[in-house]
Formats: sequence, structure tokens, C-alpha cells
Amino acid sequence: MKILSCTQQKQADAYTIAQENILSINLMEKAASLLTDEICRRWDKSHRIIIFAGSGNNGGDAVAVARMLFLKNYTVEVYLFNITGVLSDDCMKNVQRLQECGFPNYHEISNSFDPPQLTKDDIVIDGLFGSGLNKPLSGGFASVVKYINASQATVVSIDLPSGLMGEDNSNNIRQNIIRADLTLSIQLPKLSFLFAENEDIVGEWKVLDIGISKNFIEEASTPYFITEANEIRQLIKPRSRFAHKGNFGHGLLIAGSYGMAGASILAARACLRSGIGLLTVHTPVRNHDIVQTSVPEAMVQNDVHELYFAEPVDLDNFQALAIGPGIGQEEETALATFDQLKECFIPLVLDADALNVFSTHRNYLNRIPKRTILTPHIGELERIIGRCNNSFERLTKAKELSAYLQCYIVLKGAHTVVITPEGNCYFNQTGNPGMATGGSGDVLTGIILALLSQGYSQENACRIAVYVHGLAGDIARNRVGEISLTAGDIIEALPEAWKNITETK
Ligand SMILES: NC(=O)C1=CN([C@@H]2O[C@H](COP(=O)(O)OP(=O)(O)OC[C@H]3O[C@@H](n4cnc5c(N)ncnc54)[C@H](OP(=O)(O)O)[C@@H]3O)[C@@H](O)[C@H]2O)[C@@H](O)CC1
Ligand SMILES: Nc1ncnc2c1ncn2[C@@H]1O[C@H](COP(=O)(O)OP(=O)(O)O)[C@@H](O)[C@H]1O
Ligand SMILES: [K+]
Repeated sequence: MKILSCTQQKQADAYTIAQENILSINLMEKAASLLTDEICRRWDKSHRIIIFAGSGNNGGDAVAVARMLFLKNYTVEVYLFNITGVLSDDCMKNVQRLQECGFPNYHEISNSFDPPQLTKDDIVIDGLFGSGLNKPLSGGFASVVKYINASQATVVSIDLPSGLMGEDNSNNIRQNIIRADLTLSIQLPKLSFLFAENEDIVGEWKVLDIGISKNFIEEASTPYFITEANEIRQLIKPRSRFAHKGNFGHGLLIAGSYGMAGASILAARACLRSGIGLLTVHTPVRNHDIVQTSVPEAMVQNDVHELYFAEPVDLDNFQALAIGPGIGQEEETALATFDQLKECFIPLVLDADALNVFSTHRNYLNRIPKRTILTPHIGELERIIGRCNNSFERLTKAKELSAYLQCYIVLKGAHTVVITPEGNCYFNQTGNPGMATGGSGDVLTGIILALLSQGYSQENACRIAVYVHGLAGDIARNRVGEISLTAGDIIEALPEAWKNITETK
């Protein structure tokens, strides 16, 4: 699914009206009817509905919702803020329609506002500003936002919480943005919904398909996408009836150090559960027996060093390489990693400490081969690019790094994003907070290694792995709950996740 900018959403709106023979007022009617259905599905008539509308089309949507709820016998009050004395055409038409049906509780505010008492049982519909917001809210509107936020009422925002920008909120004022419990987004989600710091502003969000032109959306150019199950399904290559293990690649995993054998075991197990033909784990001497015993399907290759990775490996017999889980931060390990990069001409994943080494050796960044996959969480990324003030800034800088290195960056988090060197960003929706536990990332590295070894492109390997990793996390959550979930549970759920995504639906 594409994520378009607010400007593009406006263009999409205009295109639909012009090309698909639909009047703008009817598009608003469609939006309002879906919004009303969603509200009625969640709240019955015992709740008072207080609607705050602005002078634009977001306000128009809200006023239309007021009429529809009133006609369904809900108790509704409308406060329309008409400060400049100018309403958008469709907002004005909806005010007329509201009055025509004998709506009793309509208040138009042109200067002073006498706010109603809001209680915890009230439902506030926020239709002050939507995609037309062009600067942070201030003055009277900021006061209205603060009053709504201070109330105990449940808040439902139309399209996006008033005051929130669809993309970049770096210069916004957080106190002047509505904090919604539910955001009902028109047609497509907004980029800012995917950022952690906006969680308590956006609340739960849901997209309502009002029938905006599919042609326009298909043709629109955007770097931002949300990965969906059917896209991943189409990327999976079927196995030939005559396949043998040689068809699925031989991967090398350089992982583990004394005290962190677990990371290598988790990555290796996840890799073997993700379809690799053969796996060799390169690990320090002291970890040999534990890896051999814990992952009997893998071959184990000893490093020269007793305790950590200290010497690069000959890669002639391997189709892909992953370095990093649990390798530690010894200087010798850092140097071995840099030497390994010089010798590496096969698809490569750098994770965990194989990324941390660059924070203290930035001049070695240029050694990372083009099309390498880097899998940092926020902390690991910021050790390389420096501290960022917000998610939009971090995403922008990660895109710059990806373009500079010509590498793929898998920036891990609640909505892990795969960033390609061309600048495309694929956000993931599977996964849950139960996965915020040591070793989850090692599992992801193992899955990516398995896919690279099987010949998937870097982009597809990242997108499939991130999706399936999250899906396995969701299956594991159903089995053991978020609190008990461990990285091992994600691995145990991988078979079901792979089955789910490969079964024809
Ligand atoms: N696109 C779609 O698919 C569909 C969209 N629909 C709906 O339309 C909504 C977009 O409507 P919209 O374009 O009229 O903009 P909206 O958010 O109501 O506000 C514009 C007004 O706010 C003002 N203003 C801006 N910033 C301000 C500030 N900081 N402080 C004070 N004022 C400020 C601005 O004034 P200006 O600065 O331009 O003079 C202008 O008057 C969209 O979110 C969705 O709900 C659906 O009905 C149908 C399909
Ligand atoms: N709240 C969450 N929702 C979805 N996925 C999550 C969440 N928290 C963590 N994850 C996933 O779990 C993994 C954690 O990786 P990482 O932080 O590298 O862990 P470790 O270093 O312990 O292996 C990432 O893939 C991340 O996307
Ligand atoms: K709104």
C-alpha cells in the first residue's frame, strides 16, 4: 500500500472528482457515511457526541457526520469554528443540509467560545483540521485543542488528529495537537502515523476506502509504502519437486563470542527454519560444542581465537554471509570484520556489533560493499549517524546513509522500515511489543541470511524476512502472550508463519 503526502491526497481528491464523474460533495458524503458507520459500530446512543468542526473540508466531513448521527437518533452537538467568516463550499453545503433537517444543537463560533463540559462518556469528533493544515496550530485553536485534550472524553479524529502534519512534525508544537483515541484516515494512512512519538496522538488508526481513484494512486510517485501480505506472498519462490539442498544455497554466519553463544544459536536456528540448504556457523573455539549441540543441522567452523571472532574467513564456498550477532566489541574482532569486508563479494548482512564497530571507526564505512544489508535498531543507527530529534529526521538521515553507501538499511522498531539505496521505504505492520526482548533481532538476521542464500534479491530478502519475522512474533504472542514471549518462541512460530505466507489464499 502506498503512503501519499497530504498534497498528493488533495490532488487525488481533485483527480477523482474530475476523472471519475463524482461530485466533491458526494465524495464527502461517502467519507461521512463510512465515518458514521465506524462510530455507530463502536458506540451506542447512550453517548453524547460532541463535534468540533473547522471551516475547511475536514469540518465539512464532521458536519455531515453530525447530520447522519442525528438522523440515527444520536444526541449530537456541533461547534463549528468560522473565524474568518469563510467556509469551504462543501462545508457550507453541509451546514445547510444540517439546518434543513432541523438539527437543534448547532453553534457557530466566530470569536468567543463558551466550551461545553465534556465528561468521560462523551465522544468528541475532531474535524477541526485535516490534510489542509499548513502550519502548527496556535492561538485560539491551540486553546481548543488543549481543552479537548484535558477532558476525559473519547476523541475520534477525522483523517488525522487536528494539528498533526502528515509527514514532518519536526517544527510542530506537541501540546497543540489533538490526542486521539481513534483516527479514521481517509483513503490512505499518513506517514506520521508510523512514528513512535506519535503513538499517543494518533491512537488506534483505521483507513476508510472512500473510492479515491485507483488509477491516480497507482500512478502517484512516492518513496513510502506499507508492505502487505499479498505482496509478500507473490515474492515467494515455489520449490521444484526435484529440488535438492544445493538449490537453496550455503550460508555462512559469523556470530557469537564467549558469553554470547546464544546469539549465534538463535540466528542459526531461525536461518534453518527459513529454507536455507546448508548453514555453516563460524564461531570461537570455546563455543564450538554448544553450537554443535544446540543446532545439529548446522556445520560449525572454528575461529582461530578461543573467545571471539579474530580472523576473516575464506568465502569461496558460500552464497551469502551474515556477520554480527553476539560477536562483541574486541578491537581484534573489529579489525577482522573490516578485513572480511574487503574480501566479500557475496550478498552480505551486517548486524549488531558488526555495525557498532563503525561508530568508533567511521573511516571504514567506505569499505562496506555496495548492496550490503545493514540491520540496525535505532540505537545502532544513531551510533553511526548521530542523535536524531525525531523519527522523520532519523528516517531522512537513514535514507541519506543508504544512498551514500548504496546499501539497504533495515531500521528495526515497531514498524521496521526497509530502506533501499534508491530511496524507497517499505514499512512493516506485523509484529508486536512482545518482540522487544533480547535475541529477536538475531532471529531476523538468520531469516535474511537464509533468503539471500536461496538467491532472493537483497530488497526482497529484507521485505520478506521482516514481514515473516513479525508474523511469527504475532503467532508466538497468540501462543504465549506478549510478556512471556522470547526470541526462541519466534523461531518456534516460524514454521506456521512460513506456512501461512506460502499457502495459496
Ligand atoms: N483528500 C481526500 O481524499 C478527501 C478529503 N476530505 C476531507 O477534506 C480534508 C481536507 O480539507 P481541506 O483541504 O479543506 O483542509 P482542512 O484540513 O479542512 O483545513 C483547511 C483550512 O484550514 C486553514 N488552516 C490551515 N492550517 C491552519 C492553521 N495552522 N491555523 C488556522 N487555520 C489553518 C486553511 O486556511 P488557509 O491557510 O488556507 O487560509 C483552510 O481554511 C481532509 O482532511 C478530509 O477530512 C473528504 O471530505 C473527501 C475526500
Ligand atoms: N513493539 C514492537 N513491535 C514490533 N516489532 C518489534 C517491537 N519491538 C521490537 N520488535 C522487533 O524485534 C526485533 C528486535 O531487534 P533488536 O533490537 O536488534 O534485538 P536484539 O539485539 O536483542 O536481537 C526487531 O526486529 C524489531 O523490529
Ligand atoms: K481532524
